[in-house]
Amino acid sequence: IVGGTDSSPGEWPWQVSLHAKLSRQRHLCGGSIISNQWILTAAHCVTSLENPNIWRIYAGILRQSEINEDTPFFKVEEIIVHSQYKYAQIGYDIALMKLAKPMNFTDLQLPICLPSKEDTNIFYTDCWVIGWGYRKEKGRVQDILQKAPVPFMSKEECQARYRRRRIGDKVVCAGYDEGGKDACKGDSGGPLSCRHEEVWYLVGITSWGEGCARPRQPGVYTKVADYSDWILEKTTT
Ligand SMILES: COC(=O)c1cc(NC(=O)c2cccc(O)c2C)c2cc(C(=N)N)ccc2c1
Repeated sequence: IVGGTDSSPGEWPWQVSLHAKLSRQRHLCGGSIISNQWILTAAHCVTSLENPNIWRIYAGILRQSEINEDTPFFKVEEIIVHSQYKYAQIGYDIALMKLAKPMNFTDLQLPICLPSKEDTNIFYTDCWVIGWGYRKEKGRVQDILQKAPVPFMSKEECQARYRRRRIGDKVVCAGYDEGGKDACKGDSGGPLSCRHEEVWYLVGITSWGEGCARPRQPGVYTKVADYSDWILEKTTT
């Protein structure tokens, strides 16, 4: 997160850290708890790493430094990548990870609500992007979970900012014309959480952006409300 501040313990209990253990283990992406057995993340986080056994999911943590060989994690039983995903800029940047065992909810690990597909035209006014990702383009993974408020942007305005690209229809954009606050590499897969009438909704999944926090280059997020049917189909055994 560029331009963010430290989160407090339990502030974002649906945020998880996805670690892959190749030669060594490291944080690769964020994700969101949407039920006791399912994590929603970005397809670009898991493509070319689709072997469930290399993944370790950490929930209920604030700092990456809390993680060591004794820290409990959730194993992944199944990874489901959207069949139409090619690469983030095109869209369909969404994937599900099924936990090998259902998690117990605690104050530090709880699900976030999914927007319903009728909610595709709510203009959210209280949205935050969170993650342990870079604080600048040539950055590195951060220790304390960062948060930044980002204003929702209309699709028309977003398309006007990304002239050379066609902004897909199943995305939302958020960011400041002057730049300065945004998600970045390592935040991918994490939630764009918006509070609406006292309830937090998973409105977006951090997907891509030209650089990070650049003026007039907003963050692009997979629009979760447009994937309600897909999520339901894949998570209903
Ligand atoms: C795997 O995720 C990404 O690559 C990756 C690359 C990005 N954009 C980049 O252009 C970038 C940023 C940092 C380093 C870097 O090499 C690049 C290409 C991203 C930009 C945003 C955002 N601005 N909301 C969010 C996630 C990103 C994930």
